[in-house]
Amino acid sequence: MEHRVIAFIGAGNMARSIISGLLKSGYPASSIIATNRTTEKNTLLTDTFGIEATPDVKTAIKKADVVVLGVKPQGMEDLLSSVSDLSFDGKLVISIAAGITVSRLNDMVGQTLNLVRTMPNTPSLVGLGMTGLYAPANVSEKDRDYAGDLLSATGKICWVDEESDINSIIAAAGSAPAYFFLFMEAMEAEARRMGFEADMARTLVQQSALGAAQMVVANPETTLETLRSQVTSKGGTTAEAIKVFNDKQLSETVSEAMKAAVNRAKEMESLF
Ligand SMILES: NC(=O)C1=CN([C@@H]2O[C@H](COP(=O)(O)OP(=O)(O)OC[C@H]3O[C@@H](n4cnc5c(N)ncnc54)[C@H](OP(=O)(O)O)[C@@H]3O)[C@@H](O)[C@H]2O)C=CC1
Ligand SMILES: O=C(O)[C@@H]1CCC=N1
Repeated sequence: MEHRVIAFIGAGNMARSIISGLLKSGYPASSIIATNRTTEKNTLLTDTFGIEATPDVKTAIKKADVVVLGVKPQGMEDLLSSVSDLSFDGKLVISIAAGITVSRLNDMVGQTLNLVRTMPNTPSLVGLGMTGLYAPANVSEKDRDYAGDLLSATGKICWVDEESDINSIIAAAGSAPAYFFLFMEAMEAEARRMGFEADMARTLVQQSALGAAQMVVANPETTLETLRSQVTSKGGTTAEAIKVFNDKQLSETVSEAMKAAVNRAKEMESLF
């Protein structure tokens, strides 16, 4: 893929995960610039990744072919209004922010940007990210391809035709690592209560989660239901555990949680 110069404007949890994934995939450190206002964060990025990291947002944007908007949604307007005097002509802009539409981003910066809206997730850090992408009609095929290649370097991608589908990507992938972490936290806590030392409780849970995920990936023709039934012996232990989940309406809870994420994304569209 092309190695355009990328400036990550706001390089916190999510942007750092993408940067790590890109570097692991062979993207050159010399083609990546990161910005944060906090000196310690910038120093850490340079020390960890060997990339340029600076508080000077305007210079970073000027140097870049690609500008990734990586600040929190509530900080986006301040950021974009502070750089509205710069020309973004010829640059590709990639937003990773939840709940801010393309038209709102254009309004904030006072220009019609060449903008791809994306929704990544933090497993990009280890090359196992899942990113949704949406590009409005004004984005060229070449820039769409570049954006797709860039995020593919950090994991898998999924293009959507409707911008509103980015909110569904948030529910199904962007926020999703946190759901699995929550589930694992609960299991780890119970394993501790059962008497396992902290290290062993974590190992029991993480190895089971990793093994289950790897089995899903290794058996694309097998439904999740079948994989589950293969663990669930009739009259056995798993059946009793699954019965508790079903009695407590796990599926309905998951459905409600995912809808709540979508609703919050929609709400954010009118807030920021
Ligand atoms: N975390 C996640 O799992 C995901 C997050 N996202 C999206 O990614 C974006 C960032 O989230 P996340 O990484 O969690 O947030 P973080 O707070 O970790 O990162 C944001 C970074 O932006 C920096 N920043 C804020 N304002 C400015 C500014 N004006 N100039 C330069 N740097 C600035 C902050 O550092 P400092 O204050 O030092 O400037 C901070 O390091 C959000 O819009 C979120 O919706 C999308 C998918 C998943
Ligand atoms: O919680 C959030 O709003 C962001 C978007 C998806 C994951 N984190």
